[in-house]
Amino acid sequence: MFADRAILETYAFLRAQAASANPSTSNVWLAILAIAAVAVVVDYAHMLYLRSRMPPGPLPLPIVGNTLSLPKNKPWIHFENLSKELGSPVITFWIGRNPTVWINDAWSAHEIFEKKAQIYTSRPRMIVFGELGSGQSNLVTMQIRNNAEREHWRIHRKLMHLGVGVQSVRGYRAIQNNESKIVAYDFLREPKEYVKHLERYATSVVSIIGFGRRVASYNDPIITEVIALMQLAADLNVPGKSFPMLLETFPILAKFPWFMPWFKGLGARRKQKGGHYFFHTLAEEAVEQYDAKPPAQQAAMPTPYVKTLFDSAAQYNLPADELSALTGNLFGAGADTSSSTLVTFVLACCAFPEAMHKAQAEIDAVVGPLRSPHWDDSPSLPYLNAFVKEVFRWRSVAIIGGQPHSPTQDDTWNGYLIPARSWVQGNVWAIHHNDRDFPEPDRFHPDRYTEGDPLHRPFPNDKGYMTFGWGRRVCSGQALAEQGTWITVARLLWGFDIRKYRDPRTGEEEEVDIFAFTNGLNMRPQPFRCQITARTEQIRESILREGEQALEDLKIHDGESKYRMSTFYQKEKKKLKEEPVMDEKGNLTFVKVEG
Ligand code: HEM
Repeated sequence: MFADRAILETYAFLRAQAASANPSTSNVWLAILAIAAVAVVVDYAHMLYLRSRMPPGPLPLPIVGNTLSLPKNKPWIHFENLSKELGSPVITFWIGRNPTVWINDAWSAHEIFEKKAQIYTSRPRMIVFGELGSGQSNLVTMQIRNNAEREHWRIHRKLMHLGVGVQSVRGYRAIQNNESKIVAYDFLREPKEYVKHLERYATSVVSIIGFGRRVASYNDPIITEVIALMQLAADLNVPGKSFPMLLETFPILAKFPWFMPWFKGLGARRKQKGGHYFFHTLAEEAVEQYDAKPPAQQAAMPTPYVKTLFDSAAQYNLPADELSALTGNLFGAGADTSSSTLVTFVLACCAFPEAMHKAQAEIDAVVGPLRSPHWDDSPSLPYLNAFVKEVFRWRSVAIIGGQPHSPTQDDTWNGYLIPARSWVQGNVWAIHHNDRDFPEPDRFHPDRYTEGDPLHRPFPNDKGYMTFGWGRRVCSGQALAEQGTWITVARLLWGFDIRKYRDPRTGEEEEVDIFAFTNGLNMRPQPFRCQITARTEQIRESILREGEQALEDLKIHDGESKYRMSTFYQKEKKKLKEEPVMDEKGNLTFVKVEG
């Protein structure tokens, strides 16, 4: 980067000055100022030149770019508005000296990310989320700058698909079905804690798939710790004025000691590096537990993903940190996203009861009260299918499409330059909120997916939404998430009336705010109260019966882990007086802790 070089040159110049004529201090300072000024002018000229060739955007200032105009919260709305003002679906916004391209409509996203998927497979260089986090050892942040990196990424993608790809997920239907029966059972017993039940469900599903162990209680720390960690990561990764963003502009700052002010707020994130070792230890424990099971029990459950991975490790030469990242991703990418989507569904039911009632009438006619819906009912439930699509569209959890993509070569869109290695981000908020493609976008209206409906519009893909990203980087867990969301939404609509909270003394309903969402790049509704009650006595009995049977069926996955993320390090350190480190090949070893 030009400014990095300028800083180093300035430093070298000063050393030379000091070593030679021993000039007065003021001369040295003057020289520094002069060089710095020249560096800034040249750098700014370069910014303006790039700006003249890139998609339209507000005028950047030297060094800080457009950062100062970023709102404190929800920058995706700001980008949506800018795109409308500038009359261009694709815009450039300078975060510091980093030109980021924001795609604000489905058709441009399709044209860029899908039609040119081959050159948009990489991630950009990301300091905070990538290099200071998991970088090239994690699929989510992996860059592709050469053939070796492409092959490395391809292996990770393949391994992820072994676990949760389209071919594998049918095998997880029984798990999702039973776990969602437990959600209904829990909603009956403790409706107030609906968010916790949904978090438990999502975490348990990925835990069984990944580690062969179910998460039976919402008090299990794996839930609270993983979800809290993901929410922190999601907050840090939102473009903003915060100090960490400075690191993206001046990567050299990342080389300074951790107490420097620009690392403020990254403390917990730094510890997350330890997440590697935690998930690796958890994985080893899971493989041991699985190997100890009698063969009949092993045959009755899907092979835990960690077992498959450990068996493939030698073939693919997978070091410990990469194994950890692959297993940790199930929790990291799969738990918060899936549960947040279901919390959004609950909010939609409260705010748009007419859609809920219409879906319930359809389910009643097909399924009846004596059993809950199953995927096999899906062809007879077109409105429910549209309802689930609308849940994904209306308030998509990965609101800026997860991580940015980055072209591996210079590209053009409508004659504008998108330079190689730049950040290109799909603004899913704006894409799903565009009233040309989704008239009355804030209205939860499943019928918009039905041809002939006045709000139906064409869309560039068959699904009708872009919630899971694009091209070759599209979410690896999409099939699993869609399958699980469908069964849970279907069962909860069949079983419950989900209404706005009504004060028992005054009888007044509490309004819900369909715009009150969290600020992270994985968003979910702000906490709200609601009333969840079984629809009929017959249905209540069916929920109880199915729930008890599901608990029985899931017993095979019951198990305990002795590890907790929050205490893992203290305990391991105290016990072993050793600390985990990676060797040059990326293998995990333990070294003695000094003192
Ligand atoms: C409702 C649930 C989910 C949503 C909305 C979602 C959304 C996304 C999005 C938008 C991306 C970025 C795509 C892109 O760069 O174009 C992504 C990536 C990813 N997701 Fe998901 N996701 C969900 C659930 C899951 C689950 C259940 C898993 C795994 C069990 C998972 C694993 C991943 C992985 C590994 C990536 C990185 C892929 C790569 O960079 O090549 N996700 N997800």
